[in-house]
Amino acid sequence: MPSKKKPDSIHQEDDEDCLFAVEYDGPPLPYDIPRAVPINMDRIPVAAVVSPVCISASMSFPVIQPILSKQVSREKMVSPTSVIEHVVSSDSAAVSPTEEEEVSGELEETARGLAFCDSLEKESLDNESVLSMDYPSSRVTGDCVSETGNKKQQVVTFLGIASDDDDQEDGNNDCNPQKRTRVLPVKKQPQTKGKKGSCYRCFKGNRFTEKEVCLVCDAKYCSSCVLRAMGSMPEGRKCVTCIGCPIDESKRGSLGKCSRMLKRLLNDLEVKQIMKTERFCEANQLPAEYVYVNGQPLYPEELVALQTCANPPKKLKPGDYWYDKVSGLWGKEGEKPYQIISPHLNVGGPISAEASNGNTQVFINGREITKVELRMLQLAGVQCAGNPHFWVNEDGSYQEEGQKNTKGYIWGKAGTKLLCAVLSLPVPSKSISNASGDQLHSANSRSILDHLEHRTLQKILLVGNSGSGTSTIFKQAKILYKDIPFLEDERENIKVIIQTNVYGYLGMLLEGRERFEEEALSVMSSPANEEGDAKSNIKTLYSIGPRLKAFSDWLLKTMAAGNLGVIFPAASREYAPLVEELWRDAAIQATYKRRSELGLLPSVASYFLERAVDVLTPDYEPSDLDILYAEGVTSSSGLACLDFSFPQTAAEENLDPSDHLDSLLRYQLIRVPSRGLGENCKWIDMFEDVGMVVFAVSMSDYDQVSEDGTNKMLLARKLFESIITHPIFEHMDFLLILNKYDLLEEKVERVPLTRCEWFQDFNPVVSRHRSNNNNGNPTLGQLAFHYMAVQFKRFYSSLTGKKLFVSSSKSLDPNSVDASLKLAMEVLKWSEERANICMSEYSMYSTEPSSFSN
Ligand SMILES: Nc1nc2c(ncn2[C@@H]2O[C@H](COP(=O)(O)OP(=O)(O)OP(=O)(O)O)[C@@H](O)[C@H]2O)c(=O)[nH]1
Ligand SMILES: [Mg+2]
Repeated sequence: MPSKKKPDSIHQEDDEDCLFAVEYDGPPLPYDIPRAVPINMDRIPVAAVVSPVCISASMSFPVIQPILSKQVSREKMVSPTSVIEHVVSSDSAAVSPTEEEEVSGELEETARGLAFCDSLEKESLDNESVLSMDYPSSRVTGDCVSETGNKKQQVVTFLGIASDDDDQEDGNNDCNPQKRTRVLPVKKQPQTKGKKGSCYRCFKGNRFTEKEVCLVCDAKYCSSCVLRAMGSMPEGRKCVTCIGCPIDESKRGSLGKCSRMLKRLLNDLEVKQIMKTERFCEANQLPAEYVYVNGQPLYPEELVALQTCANPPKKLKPGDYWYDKVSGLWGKEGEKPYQIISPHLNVGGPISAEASNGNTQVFINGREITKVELRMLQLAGVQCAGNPHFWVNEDGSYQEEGQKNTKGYIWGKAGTKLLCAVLSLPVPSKSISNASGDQLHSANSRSILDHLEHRTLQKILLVGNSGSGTSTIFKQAKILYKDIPFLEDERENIKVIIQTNVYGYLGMLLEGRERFEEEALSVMSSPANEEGDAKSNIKTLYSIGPRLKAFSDWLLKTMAAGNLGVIFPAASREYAPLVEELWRDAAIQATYKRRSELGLLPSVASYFLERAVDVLTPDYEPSDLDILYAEGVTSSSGLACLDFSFPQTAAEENLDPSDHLDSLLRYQLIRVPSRGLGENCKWIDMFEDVGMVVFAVSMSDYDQVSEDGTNKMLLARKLFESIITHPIFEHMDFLLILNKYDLLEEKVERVPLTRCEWFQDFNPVVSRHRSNNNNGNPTLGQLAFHYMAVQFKRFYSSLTGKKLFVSSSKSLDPNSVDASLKLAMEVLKWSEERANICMSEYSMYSTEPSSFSN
């Protein structure tokens, strides 16, 4: 794994203050600063940035110029291609390169953490309670209750429950007739240990020295000692004295993944052999008794059955799992399902109603389902009123308790699978349907799949109020990162949407024209005119000729009757010339000039109206740019999901794949408009497993009001507040995208930022040369952007105590979106490393006495 560093473009000063990087795009400056100028915004209050020349009397801040010249250094430049602003949290800064290196060989499993449960003695429930699930007797598999009594009893208390993601709370193993005892994997301690960071054998080196780690006791050896300390490695990377001992479970994920050091020291064949034996030797296999299924520890043969079935659980580790044997749904105890494995395996005890800790009063095969599953069922059209109990088979067919008829197939619709992907719910894998054939999958291919499917997928939630630009950012990401961003039939649908939109835009203009004409007439008309019949002959700037007027009247009437969809776009070709003629007409152009008074007319209207004749022809094929600009392209729910990787750069193409893992990392961008989150964001916890949240705000909204008269910037702040303070995002990093920078720049020259009450103290003292930007001073747009960023940053910090990453964006510009999403990637990587370090230091297998409850 390449050594990690903080996001390239995130800068850190010694005092760990936050820095902003401001793109400077103007002419040469009188002093020597790079084009991208880092500015410490915590140190430099807005007013200081606002005016290098003159500062508002009420704010006695230092002027920017001395600070700039002191702080600017070329190493701290960000890419000048975009205006990126970011804030570095001081706790994050604690991640030193040394610590990063220490954990660089550690695995994601370690990173995600194996945590302690202090009290794991689980209350047992009567077996009757399991049977009381109204499970149809024909469906009760033989492994259910009768088997329970035969289960072996453990003699040692098992404290640690390995979890991929988090600490697991104490749960109830309801099926167990007696209190269970658990086996505790005890971590072996290294025999020797030198000073911190040094090699455990020669005691030389420091935290920066590259080292190989023993999978059992965590002893670390430098390249001169590793071969002596580990010998011929008959069980892989273990000290000679650790051979035969079970591995530290937190390192299971690294089995078979060779380090760069070994690759250097050994030849290919040796490396291959060692990695193979490391993966498959007996001592390194997962002990069956560490895995609990439906409250019961597994026998070795059960574990084998589980691991060798057609569709085995991914990343199986010590811990508690629940398993619905009928549908194959599988999850960690107390959590929603995360996989559908092969059904009907005779492993573990009977499932408990509380297995996944659901509280919906809706049941699937005897298990009370979780809120997110209920939401999925509702969106998939499954009738869930009246607290039904469903029986669901492995193919997704379902029926209600007491009824014979299959009511439908849960995963039948394509949309449901997408929905499940977005909600991180499993869907049946293809191998379930052809399970009969290949029962045995090699552990090898599975581990590769695990690696690809889990290790590298990071979810990014993109959310924002209506009009903030989330769908534009989403489409831009599709265009940037997908070889075929839009399929043929998608394009065909989008074409119809665009053509209909064009008439919609024209309709808005025509309505506006009528209104403006009326107003002009009423101003112009004198009492004398009113008396006569001359009023109709008066021409105003907004008047159009009779032919166009007739078309206009007809079009508006058709639209008012809701018939637009019926007539267009079939009749487009016929009307295209009239549309164009209208658009070019002086009256419509005059109306367009007053578009800010037309409320709903979007800024992209002119892009399509300019090309009305092309766009309205039947053989029009929308370009990617057209699709980017088109409104209404995303689904009606607004929920959309995109899996992507950042393309390799030219430099990376010549490197060894292990050296450019970034382009192998997979991301999932989930776009949810605010309406998709429901009232008071009640559905937000469906996104609990995302890695970070990107929140988009339209900067040009500062003077806009919603239908109920509330300022749209305040509405954005309200949504932002609900999301950042939501408990599921407590430890999550946030990236704020301040979008529509281009519109802000233009608007702020006309409309004061103070139009929004939250921005009352924006009081820039404008330099004489500011507007033509020829003396290196920031533009008013830049100042406004910085001011808003600081407002959001302070707001965020006051509510969460954390620091916010901020990026400005013009989402119609691909480079800008690319830069923002790359910043998101860096933040994700960085927070993952932070977790790695925490976890390696506070592993569940730590021998700290306080970590044990008994
Ligand atoms: N000029 C400019 N227009 C933008 C920018 N980002 C988005 N827009 C336009 O703003 C409008 C709204 O953007 P969307 O991406 O649809 O916003 P949204 O968040 O999806 O909002 P809804 O569609 O209402 O859910 C569209 O017409 C976009 O083309 C930008 O950076 N600059
Ligand atoms: Mg949209």
